[in-house]
Amino acid sequence: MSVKVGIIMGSQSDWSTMKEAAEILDELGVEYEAKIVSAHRTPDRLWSYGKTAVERGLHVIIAGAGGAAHLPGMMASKTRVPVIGVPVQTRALSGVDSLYSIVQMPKGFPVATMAIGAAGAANAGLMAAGILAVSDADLAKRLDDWREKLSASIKEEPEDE
Ligand SMILES: Nc1c(C(=O)O)ncn1[C@@H]1O[C@H](COP(=O)(O)O)[C@@H](O)[C@H]1O
Repeated sequence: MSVKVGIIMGSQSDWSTMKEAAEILDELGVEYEAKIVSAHRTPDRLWSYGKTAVERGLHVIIAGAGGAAHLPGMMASKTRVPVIGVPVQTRALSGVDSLYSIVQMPKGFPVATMAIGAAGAANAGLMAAGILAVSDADLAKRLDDWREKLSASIKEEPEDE
């Protein structure tokens, strides 16, 4: 069976953020591939990744990038496979630059944009799993269990730290 989730990122330096998505998918038993693909630095790689995404069996693409984060939007323009965008936190502008670059897509080519940074990457993994769970009852059960476990771990009252 082909891998259904692609995690792509603009640079090696994004991996520390994007591996939060990978770890969630590992926990949920969802296979994925992880690749460095940059609209700016490797445009041909972006083009062929987008062009072959459907035929390779990808169902969802998680795309993380920082700064002038054109990768998620460019990928969404090249394939109809749903793209979940993760704005990577930057030093210069704290990731607001990444967020604004990803979120304001023109009508017709959507990117499902997550929060800035690690929480956004983890949520991208959960969102991808939720999309696949629509047609995978075993995964749906694992995702429900994961969510219940998280809820159960939240204390009712705060404690001094
Ligand atoms: N935003 C993009 C794209 C793109 O959108 O195609 N390619 C690389 N980058 C970003 O440049 C930042 C700095 O990269 P380096 O750390 O390699 O200098 C990374 O956060 C990457 O996502």
